[in-house]
Amino acid sequence: MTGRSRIAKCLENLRAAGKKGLIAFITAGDPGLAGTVEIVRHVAEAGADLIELGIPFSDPIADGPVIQMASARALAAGATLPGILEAVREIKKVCTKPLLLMGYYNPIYRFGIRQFAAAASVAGVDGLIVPDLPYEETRPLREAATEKGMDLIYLVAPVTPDRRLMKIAAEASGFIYCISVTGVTGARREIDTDLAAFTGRVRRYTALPLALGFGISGPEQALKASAYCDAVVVGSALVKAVAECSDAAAAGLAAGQLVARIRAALDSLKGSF
Ligand SMILES: O=P(O)(O)OC[C@@H](O)[C@@H](O)c1c[nH]c2ccccc12
Repeated sequence: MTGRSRIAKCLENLRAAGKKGLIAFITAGDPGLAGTVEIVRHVAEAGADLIELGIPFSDPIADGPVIQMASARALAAGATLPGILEAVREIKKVCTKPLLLMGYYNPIYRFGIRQFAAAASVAGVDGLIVPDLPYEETRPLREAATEKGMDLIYLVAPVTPDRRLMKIAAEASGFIYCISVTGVTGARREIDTDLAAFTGRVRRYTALPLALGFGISGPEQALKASAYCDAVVVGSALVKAVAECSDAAAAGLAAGQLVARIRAALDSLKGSF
């Protein structure tokens, strides 16, 4: 990659402004791909700094029931990888925020790694998260992504040993995604991981921004988590808000409202760290 990625620049600008980032996850294709474009527009306008779009998959092993069900609905509604890339193009017309695609490896591998990286970057994707791709297997995709100016975002968990953290940190770009709990995506009443110790351990190996995600569902949890990271990720709570609405217009408003509440909580900290 020549120079810093759009994702890195976005997070650096936030840091310089004394602000915490908000990454909003939405499952692509639920309810329908046109609906996704509408929802992402609202979420971006409401104050999300980065958009993470999930590619629905039949075996979403890292996902809890809310995103599993959204994936199943999206597949039933006909979402495909080419269709999602088309939706990304549409999103890019109405939203200037950096965009990440989260997807399991199988559909990407079948599409062809180089073909996928090329098609994703042409569509306007800035980074990829592939949760079932172990670090040892990331090289072909990382190289293909990097060549196209995209970051491959690595995930680390509280149980990731130091020697593995060190290797991951050496390859990572954009930011490192710190999984706040050992388990799947989804709302939790409490995050009982020692986040200070966990993120402190990750920071020993990297100067990249850290994002914390899994289990953050509202303003209070986001505010608490933000003390230990540069950006928080909110997924299942938004996907649930979308699922509870009867159409995409209502879903856009509901998701936007939740993002606005979380944004306000994060901004209440501005400059105080
Ligand atoms: O849903 P949560 O608990 O808010 O967690 C974020 C998450 O949804 C999003 O980043 C994500 C959705 N599916 C994933 C799979 C792996 C890693 C991350 C993800």
